[in-house]
Amino acid sequence: MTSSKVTPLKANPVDTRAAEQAHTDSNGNPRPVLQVEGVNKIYANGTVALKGADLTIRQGEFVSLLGPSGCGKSTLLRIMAGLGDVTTGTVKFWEQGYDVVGDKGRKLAFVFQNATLMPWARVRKNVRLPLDLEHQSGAETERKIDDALEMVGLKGFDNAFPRELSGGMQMRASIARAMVTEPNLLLMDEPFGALDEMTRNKLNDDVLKLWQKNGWTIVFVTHSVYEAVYLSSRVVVMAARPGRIVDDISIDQPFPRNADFRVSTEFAGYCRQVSQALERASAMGQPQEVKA
Ligand SMILES: Nc1ncnc2c1ncn2[C@@H]1O[C@H](COP(=O)(O)OP(=O)(O)OP(=O)(O)O)[C@@H](O)[C@H]1O
Repeated sequence: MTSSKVTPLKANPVDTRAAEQAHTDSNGNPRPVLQVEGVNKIYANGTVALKGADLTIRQGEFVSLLGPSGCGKSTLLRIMAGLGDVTTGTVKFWEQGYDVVGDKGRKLAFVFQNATLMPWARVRKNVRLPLDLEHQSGAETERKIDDALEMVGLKGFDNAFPRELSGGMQMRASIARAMVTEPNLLLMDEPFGALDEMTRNKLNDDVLKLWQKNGWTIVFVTHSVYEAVYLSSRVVVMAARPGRIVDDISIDQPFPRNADFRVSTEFAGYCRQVSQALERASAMGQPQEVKA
């Protein structure tokens, strides 16, 4: 990825924390937000979910994790969120330990495969949940909720219950719930997998717009080659048994992307390249034949 495509976070020069988080390292590269170094994850039943995973995610990147079922995408994403322990290896957040997460400019949010909304609560109450957990209230809190609902296109649906929303709208509410925390890093675990293609394409466009507008860094798990290529500045391909990273492909095309990109020869070329990488990765994960 070229640095020209990265939307750096805006720092206030008098804020020393922000200055310390400044956008580029001494080589002019956007600074790492996440560094996964030599991570192995073995579950209690002996499954080697990750073997020797090394991955650096830099500020402003949109990185997709793609790979066959069981290759460890969700395990890696959960470890990146601090939701799962590593067996060995290290994970750095903003070049430091997990304890910096939550500081100014270092907030992360997780969007799950399902919208995971509280069915008995109205949309506004669902979106408010993370702020309630932080005991936030008042006009500023209401403004954050209004902004998030507006940004995901759910203005006017405050009082609806989740069951009254389509699947796409439920995912929008889930994204709004992540947004009210004003994250810098968004981890998304196959959020649109259950949606029809039209809704998925629309949400892809909306997430890309929000990513650019807010200067987020996004790590996005998907099974779809097309979705990965459309959205990402980089596609990381994984193989199974054991789960590992086997390819890292830059999608060297400008943002914003739109319907024209979906039908371009460049898009088709990247889809072919990523599909071939996925085929190789899938072949690596096949159980070995037992020789007589
Ligand atoms: N809690 C667990 N205990 C034991 N094994 C687990 C656990 N969670 C995941 N696994 C195993 O670890 C491997 C990686 O799982 P993971 O869910 O990370 O893969 P994935 O690439 O996200 O799969 P999918 O695309 O199907 O969601 C799989 O073999 C899975 O069965």
